[in-house]
Amino acid sequence: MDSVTKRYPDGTVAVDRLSLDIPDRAITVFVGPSGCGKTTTLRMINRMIEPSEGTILIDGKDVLKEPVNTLRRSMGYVIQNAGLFQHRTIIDNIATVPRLLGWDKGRARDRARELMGRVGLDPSLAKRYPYQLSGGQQQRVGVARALAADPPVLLMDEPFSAVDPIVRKGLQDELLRIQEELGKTIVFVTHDIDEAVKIGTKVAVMRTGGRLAQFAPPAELLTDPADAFVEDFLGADRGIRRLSFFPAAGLPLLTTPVVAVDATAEQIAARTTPDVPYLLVTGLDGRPLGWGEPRNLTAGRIDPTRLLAHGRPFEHATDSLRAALDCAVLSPTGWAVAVGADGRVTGVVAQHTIAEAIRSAHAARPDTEKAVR
Ligand SMILES: Nc1ncnc2c1ncn2[C@@H]1O[C@H](COP(=O)(O)OP(=O)(O)OP(=O)(O)O)[C@@H](O)[C@H]1O
Repeated sequence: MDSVTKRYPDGTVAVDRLSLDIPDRAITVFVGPSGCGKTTTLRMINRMIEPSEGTILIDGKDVLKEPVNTLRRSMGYVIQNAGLFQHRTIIDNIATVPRLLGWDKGRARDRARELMGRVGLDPSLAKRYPYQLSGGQQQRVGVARALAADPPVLLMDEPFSAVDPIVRKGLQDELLRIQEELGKTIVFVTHDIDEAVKIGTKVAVMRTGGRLAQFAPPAELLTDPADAFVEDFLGADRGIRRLSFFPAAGLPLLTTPVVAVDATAEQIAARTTPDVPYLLVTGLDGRPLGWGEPRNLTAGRIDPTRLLAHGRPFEHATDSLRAALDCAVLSPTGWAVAVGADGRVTGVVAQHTIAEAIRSAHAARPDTEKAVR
């Protein structure tokens, strides 16, 4: 987008000389307060709204010189509440664009079924009507419909705003998975900065008046907000959220203060060290049961119901420093429990060790463009 402006007939400047390069095969998120011009920007890309000034090039081609129909068919479009055709079944909703492109019914429906699988919809829902689906399921249908003709570009306008936080997280994870599999160029509008930081490869923060405040990868946004407006928009816990971009894998784990539920008196004694007041007890399957003071543990038959809760463990290899810190903060002992992918304990780490890792992380720049999820 090169110096793109949209002035509505009443004189409102919705977008003001916006210039930015939207990366290919990545997710670019537009975020900002209500009325800052996000939707107008998105709709200028597929010319549902015509720009007043400036140029928008896709792969070097000026969108204003493309026939509108060709342009729109090369872009999937997803909106809040999915915007499904209420009188059509789910499968026919998804098959809409392929049918418009002249595919025969069988082929279009086969494609629709394949996409239902891709977006995590059970095939048994194919013959239902939109009103017979939950909000989250309808939103998945909206994504499947937008993907049906395999467009290289996907435009998404607050697609997940109308669903509850848990469903929303599921939809976000699904979108990231689809993006990894299909490599679409996605432009995504939201007013939720957490959503932007989670799914964006790059995030464009806009301010009222349709001006671009900052355009950067999420980690950079959290590290170096361009000005007070961006800093304010990012919210109070910017430092904590930035920890999502640093892996927990570098944390040194202690394996000594860990005993199995059937530990002998000798084992308990051998694993008790002066610097760790508690022992983590695991089941015979290696999963964590809870913390206990060594003198309260009955050798040979530790009672799991008398242990202190261990809190939610973090996965050492894949989680972030933020997850490890959260775990330590919520742990009654101040120690976080690390597990492997199989849920078995790999060690424990003290809050102060995590604090040291955080200090060095803040001194370094985040080297990942994506949050460690
Ligand atoms: N057809 C129109 N005529 C005049 N002004 C308009 C028109 N459509 C939008 N606007 C104005 O343009 C500005 C940008 O609107 P836009 O819908 O792009 O914002 P937004 O950032 O997407 O907002 P929201 O988060 O509330 O959806 C707003 O001030 C809005 O009132």
